[in-house]
Amino acid sequence: MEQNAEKRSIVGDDNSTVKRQDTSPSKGIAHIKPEYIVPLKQNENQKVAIYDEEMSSDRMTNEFAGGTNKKNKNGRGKKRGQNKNRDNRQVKEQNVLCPRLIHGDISKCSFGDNCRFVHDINLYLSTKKPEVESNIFPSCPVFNSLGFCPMGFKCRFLSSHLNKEDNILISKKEIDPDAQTIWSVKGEVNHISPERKLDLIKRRFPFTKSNEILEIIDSFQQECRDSMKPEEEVESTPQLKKQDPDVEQPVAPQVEQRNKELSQHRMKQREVYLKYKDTRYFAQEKKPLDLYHKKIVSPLTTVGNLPYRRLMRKLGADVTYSEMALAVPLIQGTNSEWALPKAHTSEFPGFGVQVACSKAWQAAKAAEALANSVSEISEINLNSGCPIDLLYRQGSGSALLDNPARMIRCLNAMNYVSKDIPITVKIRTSTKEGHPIAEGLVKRLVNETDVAAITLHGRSRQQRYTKSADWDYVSQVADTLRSAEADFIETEQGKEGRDSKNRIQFVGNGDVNNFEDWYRYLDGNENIDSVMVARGALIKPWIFEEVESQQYLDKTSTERLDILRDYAQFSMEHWGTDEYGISQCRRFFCEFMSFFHRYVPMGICERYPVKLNERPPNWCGRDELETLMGSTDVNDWIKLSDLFFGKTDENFVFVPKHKSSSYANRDS
Ligand SMILES: Cc1cc2nc3c(=O)[nH]c(=O)nc-3n(C[C@H](O)[C@H](O)[C@H](O)COP(=O)(O)O)c2cc1C
Repeated sequence: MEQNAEKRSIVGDDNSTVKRQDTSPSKGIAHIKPEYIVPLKQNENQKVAIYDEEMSSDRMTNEFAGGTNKKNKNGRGKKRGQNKNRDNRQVKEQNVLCPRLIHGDISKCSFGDNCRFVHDINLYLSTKKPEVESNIFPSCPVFNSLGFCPMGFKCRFLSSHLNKEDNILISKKEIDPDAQTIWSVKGEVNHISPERKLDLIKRRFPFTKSNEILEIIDSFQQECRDSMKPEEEVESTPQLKKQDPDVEQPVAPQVEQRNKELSQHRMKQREVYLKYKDTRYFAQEKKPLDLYHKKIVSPLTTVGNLPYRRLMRKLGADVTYSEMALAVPLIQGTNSEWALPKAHTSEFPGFGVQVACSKAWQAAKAAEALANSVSEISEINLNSGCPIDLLYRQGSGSALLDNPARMIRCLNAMNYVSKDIPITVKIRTSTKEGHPIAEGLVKRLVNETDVAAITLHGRSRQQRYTKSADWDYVSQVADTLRSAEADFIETEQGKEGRDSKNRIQFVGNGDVNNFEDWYRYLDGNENIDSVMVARGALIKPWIFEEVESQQYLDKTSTERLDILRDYAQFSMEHWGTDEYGISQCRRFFCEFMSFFHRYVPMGICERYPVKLNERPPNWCGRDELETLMGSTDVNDWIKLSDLFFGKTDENFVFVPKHKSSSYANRDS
């Protein structure tokens, strides 16, 4: 009946055709004050939400899968995955200014007439896109905050730092704009040096520690395999076995030699096996990791970029994580992957780099490359929870939950090579719904690894976001961890390696969307050191302010616009204000909006808080801006982006990277 009513159209007061919607108070529906409920126009969709981390990243399809995109008849790559309609073409200028001339010094280009780029500044300026007309930033925001603009002539706010009479750039600071360290002026850390990156690309990076630990792990595994084989099988050659067993055979010299070699090999293996056991305790020499009651933002692919994390730091976060970086492209020195460990100075200490891998060699090499190339990392986190099919099929992410022995090898290998950087892990309850394995897994992690922290997302891989996180189970796992730890400390190994002050940090995750959730889960069990916030911090970035003040804060539309303004400012400082930078800023702004718009303002609600899986009826805000910021229409997000980055090109298309699944999936 209800469904029919929703489908039928009725005529509204203004004679427009409107759809009837269900606004009766019921479970799964956000309760909005009647004066803010507006009828849906025809063809307009009800606000749809519930996002999940499932997405198809082009980076993953191309690099992690080893470029498996099939080619079609025309030789063009057939795009796979959810985002195949995305237009990822880079913005190209009609005349490209020589990179050496961005700051105007013509003497810097050594290619002379052979240079394929434009050297005539006036020609370049005559075809350059017009200045950005931003309502919020009337002049170059980067120049205003840094005292110079790294984009020079290419800046789309050029007039604010150009002396028009003689075409000379203005700078308030004495900075060599071509210096490698320009990023440090921008307040960014963890840039790998070009030499190091080249070493990775050319495969001459010295993975000394990785090779050591991988050899040890190999021998250890061999030892385990051998100990399961019958002696005879190992020590006799296949030819001898074929002969009649009743006839005594003379021991051939080759066999004697082979047995001798085998026993020497065995002895060596035993040595390395003992060495492997020893590697565990290097963790005691690591930097201490303190997550106790810290305000933590989850690793968030795409949306958890540097400008967003900088914003969250400003808004009270203590700990932030990089987006998930894939081990293989890190080892290969891929630019896009090495962009991920970059951080803002405000993030350190308390910045973790997350890595996804499927095998110990990937884990070891990626961790060694990180530990030797970038310095401001508080922890390296192994992703063992990512549900994306592509990664799962390759044995990465949550696939490691199905293979704990492999996860342990990865963690121990990382621990051995990461110098003083502690190793941590993020897991889910299990891969299959209804078969939780985290409890058994943490026991093994206590006994067989030296991880400094474990984060548990209280959902299974199969479950994705369809049901609430199971906090009873998270709490149970925290208790199990503590008792396993207490038992371990009593053992011979434990006494040597760990003490009660140095406990493994345990962080719970899932559905922490407001300050009440935060305190409920944190105060509910003293074995939980902290909780991690993901979607809650995207939809309501001021969540930690609420945690601090222990009350809900009804932010006005202008206050929320200020948050977006900060984000836009940080984006332009990070990606730049040239044509390409602005398009990146706009794209990531829209990605952010795909979560930010889901905030239902407190002042229009009849009942608060609104749960993440509660569908609001179509609502309007207390002012026009609030309505605009709550719009589910991608075009409205673009309209908002225009306020900061000027009018967009008409052909700009935006498809959010993260899948939005319907309310039909929610747990009712
Ligand atoms: C857009 C998005 C991107 C995510 N990316 C990652 C990631 O890169 N690594 C990771 O471990 N988890 C990732 N997650 C999962 C979150 O870190 C978190 O575990 C999950 O969303 C549950 O927390 P929540 O209920 O507070 O959202 C992502 C989640 C979302 C919504």
